[in-house]
Amino acid sequence: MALAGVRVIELAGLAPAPFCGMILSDFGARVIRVDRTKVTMAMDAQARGKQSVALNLKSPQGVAVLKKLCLQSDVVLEPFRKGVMEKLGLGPGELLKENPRLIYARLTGYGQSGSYAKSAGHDINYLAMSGLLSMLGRRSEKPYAPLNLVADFAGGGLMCAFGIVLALLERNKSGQGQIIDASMVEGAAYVGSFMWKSRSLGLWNRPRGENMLDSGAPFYDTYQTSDGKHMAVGAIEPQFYDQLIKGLGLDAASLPAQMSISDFPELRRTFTQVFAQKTQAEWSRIFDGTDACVTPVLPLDEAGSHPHNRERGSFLKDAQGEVSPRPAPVLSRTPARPCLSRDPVVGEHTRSVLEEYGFDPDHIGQLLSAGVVECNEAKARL
Ligand SMILES: C[C@H](CCC[C@@H](C)[C@H]1CC[C@H]2[C@@H]3[C@H](O)C[C@@H]4C[C@H](O)CC[C@]4(C)[C@H]3C[C@H](O)[C@]12C)C(=O)SCCNC(=O)CCNC(=O)[C@H](O)C(C)(C)COP(=O)(O)OP(=O)(O)OC[C@H]1O[C@@H](n2cnc3c(N)ncnc32)[C@H](O)[C@@H]1OP(=O)(O)O
Repeated sequence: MALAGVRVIELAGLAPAPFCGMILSDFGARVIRVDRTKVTMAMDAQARGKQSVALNLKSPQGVAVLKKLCLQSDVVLEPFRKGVMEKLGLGPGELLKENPRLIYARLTGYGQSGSYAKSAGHDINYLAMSGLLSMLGRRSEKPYAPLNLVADFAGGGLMCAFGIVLALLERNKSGQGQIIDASMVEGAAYVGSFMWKSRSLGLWNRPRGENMLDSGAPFYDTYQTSDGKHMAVGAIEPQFYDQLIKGLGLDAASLPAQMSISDFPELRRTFTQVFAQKTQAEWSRIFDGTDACVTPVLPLDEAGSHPHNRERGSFLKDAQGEVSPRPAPVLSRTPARPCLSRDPVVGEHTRSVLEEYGFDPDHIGQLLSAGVVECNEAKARL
């Protein structure tokens, strides 16, 4: 796998850093998640392929353990508020001095500088600060966040993984590590570069929800079907729009022009009425195999069984029968080989990882009895 041999220490966080760690793990990195001690269960729903070490970083001995882990690793990924790692004595100054090849990835909302750097926040705040949230929402409605996809995952976890891979690539030339300041505000904004750079094309001149790609245009929207499901329509280009009209059984000559903005309400009413006359399956049969750019809106538990996704194996089932997306993209020679066994129990790998990193059994015993680490191999076997 592409990242085989790369060792990553991921400090347990909420959502973006776990996603970053899972991407690295899917593509072959060895990812050790450092959990807190005395927690009943992991909050990491993206733990595929990771190992867990339970370590109390509030104790100087715990800090020393983490330093030793980082000394023999390629990447450390930290998801805390600015200053938390420095307060623990684990800032980049300390860790890079000991291991100059270390890539120190800091995944935060607001970045390591600026007046908001130390403020708490979540996806919706970062998305708001990126400028993009102002564009998301339906006509005459308030802005709404599309789940926590854009800042946490696209602009956060994924962008940070990209930064780590870039730094690994660069290290091959320089032999040196570096610090990655991954701000979710900036990551989200960067993902949205098209929105800034396409303004001169007039794509976003109208209020929110009234532009071509924000559900303003009737040919770029969703429609309810007779069984209460939905179809997605993305028929932008005239040749594809013609096929939409044909599939809907409408007469193009009796309709307003596709791009006539003043006629959008009428066109939308027509499409709404027509889509409501057949079930989702019936519309899918009509549009499958055409270039009308019309597809069913699939719920998560149907996406994997759609013939196209099934043929490509786009979703996988793990040992517990849970279905989730397979890693993307697909590399021809070194594709990801995601781990299918169950997620780690907190502290399940503490002993084995510490032994591997050179801690002798007496030292591990002493750390255990001092409550600096927790070993939960037994719990994992239950
Ligand atoms: C929208 C998303 C967030 C969605 C998350 C939800 C999925 C989950 C949120 C609540 C969860 C539920 C809840 O916890 C209750 C149940 C618990 C149960 O176990 C599971 C079920 C639950 C129902 C559970 C279910 C779900 O998991 C939830 C619903 C986001 O936007 S995520 C993005 C957030 N932003 C960032 O990540 C940006 C960077 N980070 C930050 O800005 C801050 O970390 C943040 C997120 C604002 C949190 O601030 P906080 O004050 O809490 O932490 P920090 O200032 O960063 O400091 C961390 C302190 O922890 C110490 N520490 C860390 N590791 C260790 C260790 N191993 N040992 C000891 N101590 C440790 C560290 O030293 C810091 O201590 P100090 O404060 O003293 O400096």
